[in-house]
Amino acid sequence: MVHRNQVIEVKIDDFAFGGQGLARMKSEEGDFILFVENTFPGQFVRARVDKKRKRHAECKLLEVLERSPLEKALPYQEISGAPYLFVPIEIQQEYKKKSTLDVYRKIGRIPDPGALFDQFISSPEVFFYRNKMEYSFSSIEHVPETGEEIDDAFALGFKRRGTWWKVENLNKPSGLFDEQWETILPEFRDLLKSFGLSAWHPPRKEGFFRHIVVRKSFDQDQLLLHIVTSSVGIKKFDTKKVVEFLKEKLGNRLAGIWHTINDNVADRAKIENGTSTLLFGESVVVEKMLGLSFEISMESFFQTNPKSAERLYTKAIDYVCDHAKDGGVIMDLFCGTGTIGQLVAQRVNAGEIIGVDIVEEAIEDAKRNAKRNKLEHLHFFAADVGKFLSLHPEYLNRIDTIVLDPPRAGIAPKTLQKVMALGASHLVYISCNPSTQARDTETLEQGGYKLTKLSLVDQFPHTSHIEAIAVYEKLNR
Ligand SMILES: C[S@@+](CC[C@H](N)C(=O)[O-])C[C@H]1O[C@@H](n2cnc3c(N)ncnc32)[C@H](O)[C@@H]1O
Repeated sequence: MVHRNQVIEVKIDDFAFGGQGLARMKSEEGDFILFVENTFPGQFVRARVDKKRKRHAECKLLEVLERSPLEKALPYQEISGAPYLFVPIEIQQEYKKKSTLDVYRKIGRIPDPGALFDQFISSPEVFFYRNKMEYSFSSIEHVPETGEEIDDAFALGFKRRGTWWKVENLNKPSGLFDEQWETILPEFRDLLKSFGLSAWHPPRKEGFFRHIVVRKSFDQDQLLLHIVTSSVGIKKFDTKKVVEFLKEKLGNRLAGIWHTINDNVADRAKIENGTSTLLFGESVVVEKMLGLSFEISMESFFQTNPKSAERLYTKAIDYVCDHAKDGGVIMDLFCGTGTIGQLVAQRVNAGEIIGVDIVEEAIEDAKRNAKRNKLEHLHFFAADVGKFLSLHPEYLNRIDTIVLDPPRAGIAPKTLQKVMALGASHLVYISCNPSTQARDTETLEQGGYKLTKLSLVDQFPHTSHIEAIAVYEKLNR
């Protein structure tokens, strides 16, 4: 029917979980299904077959040839990270809800997830909601309008969909991150280009300009920039001009500028692997969330849509409060910078709140933030959750509620067994990947934890992502 690497043109006629459009091809043995990532019903697309199975194939989107009648024009530039930008938000949400509940039915083996469904929570801001954006430089430019590839270019923007070497210039705001900054970005690109230093060449692993990462505090309405370069030709990098330009364009909105030199040729030039100098202003920005303030350094995890995260956290904390007892012990596992534990501490008179995360810097931030917010009875530990639980048997059967907020991969099977062995009466499990949460749900149900409530949060409008908050109750305690 189709073979691997074949390029096909198909009409998308349905939607499957994870932002995959679905096209059906008729054959004598019945329908053959093509899943095309990042597509939407009604689109006519060109795609490449990536994996071929007996009755279906998984395909990578190459190009949208015709827009869906559901899509509406907007004055923003489409980027590969936001494939549903032009689909009205209500339609995106309707598809996300339906396809996500299907995941709990199929993977989690919950016969009727709709019956447990509590709330679909929308993001308060549909556009310009992100507080962090990373832009790449490349000397290989892809021009979306013509499909042309230009070598020896100076491109600054986002990677071309499905490639790691080509960058599409960002010429107008993406609709996702700060509008003022993205409006001046083309002019900033011209300034950097004028220094006569090259943009990074990903296949050759050489060049000067590598990435720009920008953090935003909505509370301060300020931006913290981070420019990552190599050291080759550094004398020509006129940092004074960079500072002058950004000060003039952004005024008081400019919180600070960092410059990191990283000569490591690995594709992702990490900020923490290089030598960083503060060129101007403050080293961090401070964000407020539900009345608490959080200092955000460049590399610690912090929710990317803070206004929507307030709604997510409020819901999760409501669930914790439904069952918390005065003086009880609450665990915040995979706690990051300790936001959830601190918000719980504000509302619950807990005897002890324990936060655990594997990233030491995040735990340092958590401790500092708890102090800044004058919160007591909070204890943070930098450790792997599984190892922490093995080393602390004293918590067995002493816990009311455990909050879990693991990364996309979900909870490792052995760690999940240790979590269940703690014997908490309730689990509040936040997930940025309902597929792994549904998988863990099956294990939890087998281990005596019943899924009782489920809410979805549309943290990332225009993308296929969705966050879920699930509550589990221990049976027969
Ligand atoms: C989705 S984030 C949680 C964020 C946090 N709850 C918040 O609201 O800011 C997942 C966290 O899991 C941590 N993590 C990943 N694997 C871990 C492990 N094995 N043990 C402990 N923490 C882990 C990461 O460092 C990250 O901070």
